[in-house]
Amino acid sequence: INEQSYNNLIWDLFISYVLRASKHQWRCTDVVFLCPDLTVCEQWIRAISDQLSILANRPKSLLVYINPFGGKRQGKWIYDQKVAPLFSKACISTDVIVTEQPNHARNHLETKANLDKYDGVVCVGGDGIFSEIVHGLVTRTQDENKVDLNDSEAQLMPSALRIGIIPAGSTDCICFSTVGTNDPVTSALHIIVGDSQPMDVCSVHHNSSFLRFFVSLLGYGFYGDVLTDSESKRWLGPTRYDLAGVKTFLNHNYYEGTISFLPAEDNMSNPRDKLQCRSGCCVCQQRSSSKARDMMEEKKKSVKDRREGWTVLSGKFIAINTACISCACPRSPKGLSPSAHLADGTMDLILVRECSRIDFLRHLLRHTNKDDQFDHQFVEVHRVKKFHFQPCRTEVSSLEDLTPSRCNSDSAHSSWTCDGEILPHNAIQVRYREITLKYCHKSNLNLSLVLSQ
Ligand SMILES: Nc1ncnc2c1ncn2[C@@H]1O[C@H](COP(=O)(O)OP(=O)(O)OP(=O)(O)O)[C@@H](O)[C@H]1O
Repeated sequence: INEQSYNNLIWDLFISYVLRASKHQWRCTDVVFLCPDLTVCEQWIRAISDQLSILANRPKSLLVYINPFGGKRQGKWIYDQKVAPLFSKACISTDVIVTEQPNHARNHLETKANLDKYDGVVCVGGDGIFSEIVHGLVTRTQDENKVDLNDSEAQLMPSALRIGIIPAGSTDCICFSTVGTNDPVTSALHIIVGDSQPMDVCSVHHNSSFLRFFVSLLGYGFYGDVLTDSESKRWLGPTRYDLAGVKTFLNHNYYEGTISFLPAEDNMSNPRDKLQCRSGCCVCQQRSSSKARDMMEEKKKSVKDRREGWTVLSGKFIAINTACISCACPRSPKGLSPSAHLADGTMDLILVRECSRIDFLRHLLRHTNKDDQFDHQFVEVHRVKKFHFQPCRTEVSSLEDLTPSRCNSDSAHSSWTCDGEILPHNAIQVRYREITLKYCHKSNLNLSLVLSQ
């Protein structure tokens, strides 16, 4: 309340609220109510505060990690100038940690952070720092519940905390794919109003060792080579991806390998149905309601799966990509797999076989326009629950265990990029895990009060 103007006869009540702007962006704006009577004005405030206090989803306390080296190195400035004032307006208390080296946030979450104090964890940066937060939180929760991460069949325990991203990275693929924009103010407002969107997590193992989780892209061949090359040019900022992309394209490498995969049984959706996953998506909702049933069936089937339902493909591939979400970003607004779902328990496995440079260029260009990037003879896409990869041709004796019996040691190998990190092994086993992250983004509100004062 501002007691002012008109000889103290009028009381101003400022209310800030969230307004939908264009292109999926949200803005905070103020409205002023004038009231001639202080008692009435105080009644308004009580009524508004009572309404706000029953919104249990709104966070009151957040742990914030800022990566000062992500993207154009503006994470700290973006947080201080654009986000902190909004959190403070919304009466959210924050503990802020500016990371000092890679894995600082992950290690802190895994070992030191007192998580009972917080309603959520927010990272300011790109997909890499988000991945650190996911690993920190998921690993901590499994440690506390004595779940062995090396056991790919173990039931993972969900973390109670929500995760949010304030985009300040180079590609911001996770933020863009979920919110439709990489705008820090929009993301801050989604966090403030307590939005929550479930998100699938997949795991990667090498034999019986856990390697990493991933929530967006796992890529071998083209994207693995682009990422490996771009890491040595990090000082260039986001431009490093363009240079590494051109170089990798000109090299035009392809790699031998064998993939076996277990297709998703659900026939409600497929990667080419042109549906876009939005908040309240019926495919994801149907999935979450049948999740308990699926988990029972999954347990019963795990032995049977080893023999049935697997498909095996061998050959030379320019790219093998697995998208957990659409992987849209400002450079590719549709993403690698435009119809991938956020929380349907599946991944889209995209195989780009050996083809000419010009054909591959045509395929790449389709990520930036409206044409169907899967409509090429050398591209195939499968919606899967699990897959295994062996980086050479294999004689198929068992569909699940791809034992290399005819592996040419001269054949070239790429590396897997897993949410932006390079994996140390090429022979991997990948599967969807039955936990969902509570991710702070969803776009189904028209207007929401942020605070009253
Ligand atoms: N203080 C730090 N110094 C150096 N590297 C850091 C620091 N904090 C975090 N990192 C690492 O920086 C890497 C990149 O971070 P981030 O993903 O935030 O930015 P980006 O790579 O530019 O964006 P994107 O992943 O969206 O392309 C991550 O792997 C993270 O572990």
